[in-house]
Amino acid sequence: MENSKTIVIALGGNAILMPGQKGTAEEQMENVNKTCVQVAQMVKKGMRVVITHGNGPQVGNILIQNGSATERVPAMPLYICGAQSQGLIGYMIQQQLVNKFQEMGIEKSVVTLVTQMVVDKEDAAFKNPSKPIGLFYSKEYAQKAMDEKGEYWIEDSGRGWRKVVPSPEPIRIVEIDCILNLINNGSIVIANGGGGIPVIENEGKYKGIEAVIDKDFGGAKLALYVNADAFMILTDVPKVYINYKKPEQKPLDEVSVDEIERLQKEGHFKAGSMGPKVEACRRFVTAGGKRAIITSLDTALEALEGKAGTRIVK
Ligand SMILES: Nc1ncnc2c1ncn2[C@@H]1O[C@H](COP(=O)(O)OP(=O)(O)O)[C@@H](O)[C@H]1O
Ligand SMILES: NC(=O)OP(=O)(O)O
Repeated sequence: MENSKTIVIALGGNAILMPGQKGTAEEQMENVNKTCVQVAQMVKKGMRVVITHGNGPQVGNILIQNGSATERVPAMPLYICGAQSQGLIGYMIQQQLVNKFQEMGIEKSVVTLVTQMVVDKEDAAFKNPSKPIGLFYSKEYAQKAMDEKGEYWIEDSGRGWRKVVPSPEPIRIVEIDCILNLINNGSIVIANGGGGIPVIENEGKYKGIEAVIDKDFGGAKLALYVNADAFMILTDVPKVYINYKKPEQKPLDEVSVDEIERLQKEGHFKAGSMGPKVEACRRFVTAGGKRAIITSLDTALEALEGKAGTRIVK
C-alpha cells in the first residue's frame, strides 16, 4: 500500500447540521458530502480512515421530535435517541462515501457500527450537565425552559442558548474488537458516533444511561485503540484561535502539548465547544499519539499535509 497510515476523523455534529441551517435531510447530506470528498481522496492515497462523528444538534432534534409522543407512542430515553442518531448520521456518511468511491473507482466497503461506550454511573457529570445539544435558541426561550421544565441551558460560544445534558467520561468501547476486525479487513468503518451510546456495566451486563458523551473525548479513545497516526477533529472553523471573537484574536498553527496546556489554563477554549476538542487532542498526543489536528471539513487534506488547520504535536 502506497501510504497505509491510519487516520481517525471526528466529524462535528454542528459541522453536519450547521448553526443557522434548518437541518433538513438534504442540508445535512450536502454538508456530509463535503467531508466525504476529502475522505475519499485520503482513501485513494492509501490511508486507512476510521470515521466517528458528533450528534449534538441531531440528538437534540430527535428529543424534540419525541415531544410529540403520546401514551400509545411513547417517548424514547436519551440513550435510545443517541442510538437513533448513530444510525441517521452513519447512514448519511455511509451513502455519500459509497457514492464517492463509485465515482472514483475505489473498491472499499463502508460500514456503520452501532457502538456502546461504558461510563461510570458515579461520574460527577451526572450532577453537572455540561454538554450542549439541539439547536440554538434565544435567552428568553432558554429561561422559560429552565423555569418551567427545570432544564439546564447555557450560552454557547456567542451563538445562542442550548440545552445541556450530563456528559460522562468515556471509559471503554464495548465493540472495539469488531471495529478492529473490520479495519483489519480493509473496511472503512464509521463507529462510536456521538462519543458512543452511554452504557453502564454491571457484572458483564450493559444498560443505557441518560447522557450524551463528548465525541471528541470518545474519538480520542477510539484513535488510541486503533493506534492512529493522526486524530483529526473536523468542525465549522478552519483553526483554533486564542482570544476568540476578541479584537486580538489569533489563529494557532502548530502547537506543542506544553503550549496548549498553558493556553488551556489561560481560558482560551470554551467549555462545550472548542474546550473539549483541544483537551481531546491533548489527551491523544500525551498518551502517545503522534499528532492531532483541528480544522474545518473542507481543509482536512491540506491540514494532513501541514498546510492548514491547528496541529497539536508533542
Ligand atoms: N478558541 C476558539 N477557537 C475557535 N473556535 C472556538 C473557540 N472557542 C469556541 N469556539 C467555537 O467552537 C465551535 C466548534 O465547536 P462545536 O460547535 O462544539 O462543534 P462541532 O459540533 O463541530 O463539534 C466553533 O464554531 C466556535 O464558535
Ligand atoms: N456528542 C457530541 O460531542 O456531539 P457534537 O460534536 O455535535 O457536540
